[in-house]
Amino acid sequence: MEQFVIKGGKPLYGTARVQGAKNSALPILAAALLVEGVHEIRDVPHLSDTDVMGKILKTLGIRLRWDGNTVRLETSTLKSSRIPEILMRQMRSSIFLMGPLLSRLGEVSISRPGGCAIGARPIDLHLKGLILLGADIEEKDGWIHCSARKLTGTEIHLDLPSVGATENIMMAAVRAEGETVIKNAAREPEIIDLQHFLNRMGAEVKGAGTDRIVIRGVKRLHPVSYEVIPDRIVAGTLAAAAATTGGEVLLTHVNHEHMASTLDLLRKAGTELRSEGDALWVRGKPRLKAVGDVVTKPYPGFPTDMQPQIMTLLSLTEGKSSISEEIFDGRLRHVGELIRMGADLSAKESRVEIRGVPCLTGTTVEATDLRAGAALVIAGLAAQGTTLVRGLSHIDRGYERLDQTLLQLGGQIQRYSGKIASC
Ligand SMILES: CC(=O)N[C@H]1[C@@H](OP(=O)(O)OP(=O)(O)OC[C@H]2O[C@@H](n3ccc(=O)[nH]c3=O)[C@H](O)[C@@H]2O)O[C@H](CO)[C@@H](O)[C@@H]1O
Ligand SMILES: C=C(OP(=O)(O)O)C(=O)O
Repeated sequence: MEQFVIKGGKPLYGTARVQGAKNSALPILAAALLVEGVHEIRDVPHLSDTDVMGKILKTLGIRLRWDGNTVRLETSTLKSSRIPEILMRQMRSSIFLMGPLLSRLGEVSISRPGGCAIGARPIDLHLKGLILLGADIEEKDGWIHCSARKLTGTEIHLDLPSVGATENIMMAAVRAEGETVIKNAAREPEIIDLQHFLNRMGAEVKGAGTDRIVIRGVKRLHPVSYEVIPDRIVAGTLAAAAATTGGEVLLTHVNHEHMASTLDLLRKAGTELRSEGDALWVRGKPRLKAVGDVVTKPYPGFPTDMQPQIMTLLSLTEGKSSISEEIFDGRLRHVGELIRMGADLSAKESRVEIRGVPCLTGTTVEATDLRAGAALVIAGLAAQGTTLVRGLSHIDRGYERLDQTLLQLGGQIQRYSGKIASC
């Protein structure tokens, strides 16, 4: 079992480049299946999730090769529409293969996707969208079989602005006959990135970034070379780490427009921020201040994927804040671990009251999901003494060599495999 050993109390200083966005790379790798030929997707982060996506694509017959952060895919060799259960279970994003496979082969068989334990994550909106486009869905023996002779454009209203359902429907609809309108669509930047990718392939998609996306079905698509956008959550995590430790870092390869709500919050807490081009300069303070109430919302609201990291930051501020998690019903498992480090938090249902304390103390903690892991790493960097963070498999789903990036910024963090005595 691997773990991070972090010696805390040292502010982060230096420069780091932010990786490409996991949440763009995953649907885009799946969308490449829509058409035969050789695609080149650039700035794909090396993560366990992108690795699993690569494995699934290979199992389906795709030839795929990594060259640094570029993935080259030859999709003409696609031969299967059945995603092995063992891979399906390894990440939530395996669901993105539904739309493209249905469009290309007229059928797809999946089991329910896995992913981090952050609450119930149904796929009803994905299925509803595909059914409205003309798919038949049968669920039997743990498998979901989805087939369609023909997909036909239609109007689809999402009860919730689900990011994944919006993307799956977009991918299924690009070659449907006629026009598809997605109403109450999610508006995240990664959806705009997917629209750009699809349109570069010859699709006719517009409206991404608003709650109404219109997809005019086209007959032909062609393979492309494409670079994914920077990861706004990784940028936010590093900015939060710099601010919480009272350090000063310059992040490059950042789209600060995608991070407005996170940057507003950091600023409100007293962090100094400056952005120029794709660079973001962040300077913390020995003690930041409380911010009042934070509520996670769909984009452009404050992102749930930054909630745990900001909880660590707020735990060390002067004064009281609160966080309400409104997207996922089980994304507060880091609360108990932060309390173990000395944070003064009380959780009731989806709301956490935070009374800032002057310091946290290192101990052994368990990352129970990806962003909870990031929050505990930040806590470890800021804490007095040594913190042991376990459960690195979650962190590796979304952060490319997080320990190396933090080392580069002067963080005292080491990855160990094997047994280490608890702190
Ligand atoms: C790979 C990727 O892009 N992952 C992101 C994506 O996940 P994901 O696409 O899974 O998140 P959704 O936007 O779909 O989920 C939002 C809410 O809708 C609910 N829901 C979703 C689908 C459905 O069919 N039925 C349903 O009820 C979910 O349980 C959740 O409560 O958006 C989340 C919300 O910003 C982020 O935390 C994830 O990092
Ligand atoms: C919840 C997340 O991702 P996923 O949807 O891939 O589980 C995340 O990135 O924080």
